[in-house]
Amino acid sequence: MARVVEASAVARRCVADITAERAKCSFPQHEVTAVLDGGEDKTQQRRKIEELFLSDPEFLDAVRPEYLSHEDRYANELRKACHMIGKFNNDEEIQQLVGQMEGIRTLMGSGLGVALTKDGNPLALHFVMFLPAIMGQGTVEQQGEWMGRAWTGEIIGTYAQTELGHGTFLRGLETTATYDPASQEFVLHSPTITATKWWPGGLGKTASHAVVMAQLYTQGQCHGPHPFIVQLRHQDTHCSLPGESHAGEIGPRLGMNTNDNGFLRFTHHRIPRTHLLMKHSQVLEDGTYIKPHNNKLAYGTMVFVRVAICFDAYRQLQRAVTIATRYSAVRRQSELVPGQPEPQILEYQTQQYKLLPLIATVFGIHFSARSVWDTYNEVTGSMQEGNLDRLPELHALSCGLKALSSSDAAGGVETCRLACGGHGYLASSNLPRIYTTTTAAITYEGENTVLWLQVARYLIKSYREACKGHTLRQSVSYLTPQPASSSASPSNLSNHALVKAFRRAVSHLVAEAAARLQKGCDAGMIFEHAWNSCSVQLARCAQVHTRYFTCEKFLSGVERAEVSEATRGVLTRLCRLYLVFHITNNQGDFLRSGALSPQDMSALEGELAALLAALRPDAVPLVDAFDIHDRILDSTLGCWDGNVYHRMVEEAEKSPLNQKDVPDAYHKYLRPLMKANL
Ligand SMILES: CCC/C=C/C(=O)SCCNC(=O)CCNC(=O)[C@H](O)C(C)(C)COP(=O)([O-])OP(=O)([O-])OC[C@H]1O[C@@H](n2cnc3c(N)ncnc32)[C@H](O)[C@@H]1OP(=O)([O-])[O-]
Ligand SMILES: Cc1cc2nc3c(=O)[nH]c(=O)nc-3n(C[C@H](O)[C@H](O)[C@H](O)COP(=O)(O)OP(=O)(O)OC[C@H]3O[C@@H](n4cnc5c(N)ncnc54)[C@H](O)[C@@H]3O)c2cc1C
Repeated sequence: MARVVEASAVARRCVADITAERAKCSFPQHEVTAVLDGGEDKTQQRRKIEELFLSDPEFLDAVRPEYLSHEDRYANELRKACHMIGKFNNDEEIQQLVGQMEGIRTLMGSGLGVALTKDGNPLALHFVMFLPAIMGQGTVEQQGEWMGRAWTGEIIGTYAQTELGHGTFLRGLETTATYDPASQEFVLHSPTITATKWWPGGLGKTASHAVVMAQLYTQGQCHGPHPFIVQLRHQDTHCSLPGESHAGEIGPRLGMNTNDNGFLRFTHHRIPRTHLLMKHSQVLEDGTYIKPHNNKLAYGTMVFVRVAICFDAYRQLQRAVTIATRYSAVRRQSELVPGQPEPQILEYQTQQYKLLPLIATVFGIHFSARSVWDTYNEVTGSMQEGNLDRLPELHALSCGLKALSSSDAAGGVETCRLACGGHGYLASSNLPRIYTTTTAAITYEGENTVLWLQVARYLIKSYREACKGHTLRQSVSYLTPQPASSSASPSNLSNHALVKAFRRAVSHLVAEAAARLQKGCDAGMIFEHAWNSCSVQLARCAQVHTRYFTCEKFLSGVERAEVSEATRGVLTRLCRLYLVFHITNNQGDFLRSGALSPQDMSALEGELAALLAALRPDAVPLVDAFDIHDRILDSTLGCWDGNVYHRMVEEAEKSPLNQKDVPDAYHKYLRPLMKANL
C-alpha cells in the first residue's frame, strides 16, 4: 500500500510539471495545428478519422509486437493493414472524410496509418509505389485494366527494381525483358545471381503482382530499364507460379520487419507484350521500339515517392520530438544550484539546444515539403501537356529535399533518443522503432549521397549556364554571378539578410567547386574523374543549397501564414532559431564567402542563447500543437498526461519473462551451471 501511495505522489508531481508547462503557452495552439494540417477544417477532419480508426478494437495489439515471432509479427501487421482497407472500402463516412480514391493511400501513409501498423505495413508498397507506377507509367487502357482491381485490393503489388548487385546504378540492372514477336510476349530472365531482385517491400509473401524494372531488349537492341507488370502468385491459391519465378523474404532487418522485403528470380518467365507499361515508350507487335520524349520518364515513380518521403520524415520527427520534449518537462535530474530541488531537464540549456532546433526543423520540413509538392503537381501537370522543361528542376528539388529531410529526421530522432537518457533506449519509449523506420529512408528511394550528387550535377550545370549569360530557373537563379558591388556584408542581421547570406555562401561554394572541377579537367583529367575528385565538395554544395531552400520556404511560409500576431511571433522565433542554428553550426561556409563576418557570428551566437531561453516556455505547448494522439505516439515517455513512470512500470510488468517467477530457461541452462560444483 505504501508503495502505491508513493507512486501516486510521483504521478501527481509528473502531471503537475507538465500541466505547469501548458500554462506558459504564449500562442493559440489551434492556429499552429491548423497551419500544419492545412486549415482548421482539415484538423477537424483528421481528428474525426483518427477517432473512427482508433476506437476500433481490431487495431489493438494483444501484446507488444517485440514479443512476437517474426511470422506472428508479420501476420499481426497484415491483419491490421487488411482491416484498414476493409474498413475504408465499406464505410462511406470514412470514404467521404478521406476522399474516395487517393484517400486510402493518404490514410496508409498518414501518422495514423503508420502508427496502426507499427513495425512496417506489408501493403505499403502497394499504395506508395505499385499504384503510382501504374498511374504514372501506364496508358489509359492499362490503368483501366489494373487500377480498379488494385484499389480494392483484389491484386496486391510491389515495386521491384533493386537487385542484389545494383540499387543505385539503374542502368546497371541485369534483369532482362526480351521481346519475342512470334508469341508477342516479353521473356523475363535473371541471368546471374546478382540479377536477383532484392529489397522490394511486400515482395516476400504479400504481393501477387509487381512492377518489375528490367532492361528492355527488342530487335536485338537494349533500350534500358523499363517497367513491366508481372503476376507473381496464383490468383486463387496465392502459390508462386511454378518454375519460372521464385520469390521469398530476405530475412530480419534493422527495422520495418513486417514489410516482408523480398527477393525474386526469373527463369525465362513469359508475360504478354501489353504488360510493358507503355505511357512513355512502346513496343509494337512487330517489335518496333517507340522512344519516350525523355528516357528518364521511366524513373517517374521514384520522383513521386521522394516527395512523399519528405512528409514521412516530417511526421516521424514530429513524433520523436514530442516524446523527448514532454519527457524533458517531467524528468528531473541533478542540481542546477547546489541544495536546490532537482530541475526539469528541460531547464538545461544543452537540453534546449538538442530539442528546440528540432521543433523548428519540423516546421522547416513542413513548409519546404509543401512547396516541393506544389512544384511536383505543377510540373507533372505541364508534362501531361507534353512540356518537360521543368523536369530537371523537379528532379533536383525532390532529390535534395528527400535527402535533407530524411537525414535531418534520422539525426533528429537519434538526438531525441539521447535526450531521454537510458529510458530512450527502451522499446516502450517508441524511439527505437521511430529511429529504425526513419533511418531506412536515408537509403531507400535513392541513397542520400547519391542524391546529393544529382543535386550538385544540376547546380554545376546551372552555374555554367549562368556564366554563359543564360537565365536560370527560379530555384537556382541566385547562382547567377553578381557584380562585386552587391557583395558587401549585410548592414543588419534580419531574417531576410540571413537568407541572403545563405545565397551568397552557396554561390561561393558552387563557384569554388566549379573552378576546382575545371582545374581538374584543364590538368587533363576526364570530366568524370575530375567530378569524382571534387565530389565531397560537390555534395556539400548540394547540402547547403537545400538548406538554403528550406530556410527560404520556412521564412516565406511564416510570413504568409494567416495567423494571429502571437502565433506569428512564436513561428518567427522558431524560424529565426532555424536560421541562426544552421549558420552558427556551419560558420566556415559563411566566413569564407564573406557572406557574414566574425562579428556577425559572435552576435548570432549570443542571439542563439537568447532564442533558446525565449522559446523554452513554449516547448511543450508547441509539441502539443502537433496534436498527436497518445495511441499514435505509442510512447511511455511521451504520453499527454506526463505520467511517465507508472506507464514504464506497467509496460515492464507485461514482459513475457515476468509471467513466471522462475523462467524455464533457468531449469534448462542456469541451474545446471549454478549447481555444477555442488
Ligand atoms: C516506401 C519506399 C520504399 C522504398 C522503395 C525503393 O527504394 S525503390 C528503389 C529506389 N531506387 C533508387 O532510387 C535508385 C537511385 N538511382 C537513380 O535514381 C539513378 O540511377 C541515378 C539518378 C542515381 C542515376 O541515373 P542515371 O545513371 O540513369 O543518370 P545520370 O546520373 O547519368 O544522369 C543522366 C541525366 O538524367 C537525369 N535524371 C536522373 N534521374 C532522373 C529523374 N528521376 N528524373 C529526371 N531526370 C533524371 C539527371 O539529372 C541527368 O541529367 P543531365 O545532367 O544529363 O541533364
Ligand atoms: C528498408 C528498405 C526498403 C527498400 N524497399 C525497396 C523497394 O520496395 N523496392 C526496391 O526496388 N528497392 C528497395 N530498397 C532498395 C533501395 O532502394 C536501395 O538499397 C538504395 O537505392 C541504395 O542502393 P544500394 O543498396 O545498391 O546501395 P549502394 O549504391 O551499393 O550504396 C553503397 C555505398 O556506395 C555509395 N555509392 C554508390 N554509388 C555511388 C555514386 N555513384 N557516387 C558516390 N557514391 C556512391 C553510396 O553512397 C553508399 O555509401 C529498399 C531498401 C531498404 C533499406
